Amino acid sequence: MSLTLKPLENFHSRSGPVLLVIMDGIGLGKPSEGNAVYKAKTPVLDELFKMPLYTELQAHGTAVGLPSDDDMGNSEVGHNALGAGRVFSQGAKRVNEAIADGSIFQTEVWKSLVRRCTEGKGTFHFIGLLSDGNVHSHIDHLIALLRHAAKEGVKRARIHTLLDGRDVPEKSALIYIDKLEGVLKELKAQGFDYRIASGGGRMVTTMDRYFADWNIVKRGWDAHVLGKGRMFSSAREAVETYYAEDPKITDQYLPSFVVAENGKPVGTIEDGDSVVLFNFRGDRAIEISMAFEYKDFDKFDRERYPEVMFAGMMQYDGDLKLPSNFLVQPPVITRTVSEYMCAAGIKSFAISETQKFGHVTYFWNGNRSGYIDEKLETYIEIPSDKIQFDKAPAMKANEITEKTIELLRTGEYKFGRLNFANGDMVGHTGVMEAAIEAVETVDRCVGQLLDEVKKMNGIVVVTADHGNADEMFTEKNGKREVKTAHTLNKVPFIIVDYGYQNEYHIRSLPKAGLSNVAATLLNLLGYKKPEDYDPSLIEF
Ligand SMILES: O=C(O)[C@@H](CO)OP(=O)(O)O
Ligand SMILES: [Mn+2]
Ligand SMILES: [Mn+2]
Repeated sequence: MSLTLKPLENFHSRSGPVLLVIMDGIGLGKPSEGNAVYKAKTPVLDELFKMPLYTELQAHGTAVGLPSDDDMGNSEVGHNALGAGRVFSQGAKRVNEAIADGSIFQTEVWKSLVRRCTEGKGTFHFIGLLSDGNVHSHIDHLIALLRHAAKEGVKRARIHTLLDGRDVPEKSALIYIDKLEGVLKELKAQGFDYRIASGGGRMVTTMDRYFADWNIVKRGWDAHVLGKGRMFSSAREAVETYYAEDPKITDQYLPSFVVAENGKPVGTIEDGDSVVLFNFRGDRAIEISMAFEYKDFDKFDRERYPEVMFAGMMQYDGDLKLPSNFLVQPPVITRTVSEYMCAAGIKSFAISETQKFGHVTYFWNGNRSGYIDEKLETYIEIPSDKIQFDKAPAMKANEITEKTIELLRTGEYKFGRLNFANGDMVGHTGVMEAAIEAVETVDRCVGQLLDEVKKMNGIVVVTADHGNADEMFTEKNGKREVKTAHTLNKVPFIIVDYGYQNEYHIRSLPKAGLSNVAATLLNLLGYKKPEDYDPSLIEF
């Protein structure tokens, strides 16, 4: 299909730019004590929510390509839908299907991984996030792989469990560990030697993203591969000990651990082994994949680089082709809105801080990390602090705002997109006061951007990729339970058009969602939507 855009007949875009503001994790929850978006003082958003060009979008479940409407939204599926203008079946769903129909076990990659452990002497290792959050992984996928490996005669397997507490309740690790241990016990009774060998909280072990902090990956490498870390007799003992030593600690921050017997780690990764990273989502899987895949690697000292076959649940980066071996084909996201914009010669920028930088570039562009056209695009990353963000809820929102204003003032760009991380990253800490401050910061920054674009006679589009700060705790039988995860709530969508003369209005779509935004942006830039894009949110 061609990438040529047709101009809209009766609409001329404004003389100023179109700026898309993605307020990560700022959804529309019920007005309640646990809703930081509601509790925050947000004069700017309050005005926006009353504007005529306002609507609400689905940002979770089937509307963004997830298996069911019980699945909360997340940044990957949200930004994929925003940037591609269509909904693709996402990793969670594709892996379910590949396991259900058995096709995953027919792949050459799976067969080779198994062969090394049946015909060869290898151990089969599984690394990944141990929960049913369904954002990065699902424990049921791991269990299916383990059972199948056993069925195919793999005698020895080791599991390296990253503990969640971010997509699931904040201290729920033992539920998943016990569930997994139950399966391992069953397999043991059948003569299989399958054990948990190492692990750690996901925010401090292995799952860094966008090169924010390689120490996190090193900690994982040390525990999973080298067997270096604090030793315990079981994963359960590790978690219980860490809980007892610091009653405030939550799963995502639990230090790394190694399971050992007689002072010796039970499952280091050695020459001849097979390794599967069972996370399906890419951002937090890329760095550890690099450590396994790249012969030349200088991000930290690996000490030992075992000869293993490494495979991802999916290929995590379509530009880097990383990793080269994977079990399930990722969604093939083609003809993203940026490709159309580049083909039309539209100059654009994308900006965020490290924690969300890849969201507006890599996820937005269909999980490709490179530029589409470097001559037309500018990508700006403001370095994020390396701290827990409840300690600094403003994060880099002010710096992003300042830099965006500078980019706008050059007059060079017809389109810009940015992500404010605050509502999400602070929302994930579960700290209410901090989340309120986060939302208030975003509100102020949106206000500054509106003032600027107004002077330029442009258009600002404000939305979010999914909820988070809109539900900081739930109440059950009068008891508050902290909620660090994303929500199932809708997100706001507002067009602030400083040249508006009633040329268009919001179209009423029965199930408007994030995938309707790309066509809308193209309309606002003066173009018709590509035929197979989901409908625009406005009609003329
Ligand atoms: O931090 C992350 O990895 C996810 C939650 O698991 O959040 P987001 O989808 O907003 O990036
Ligand atoms: Mn997000
Ligand atoms: Mn998040």
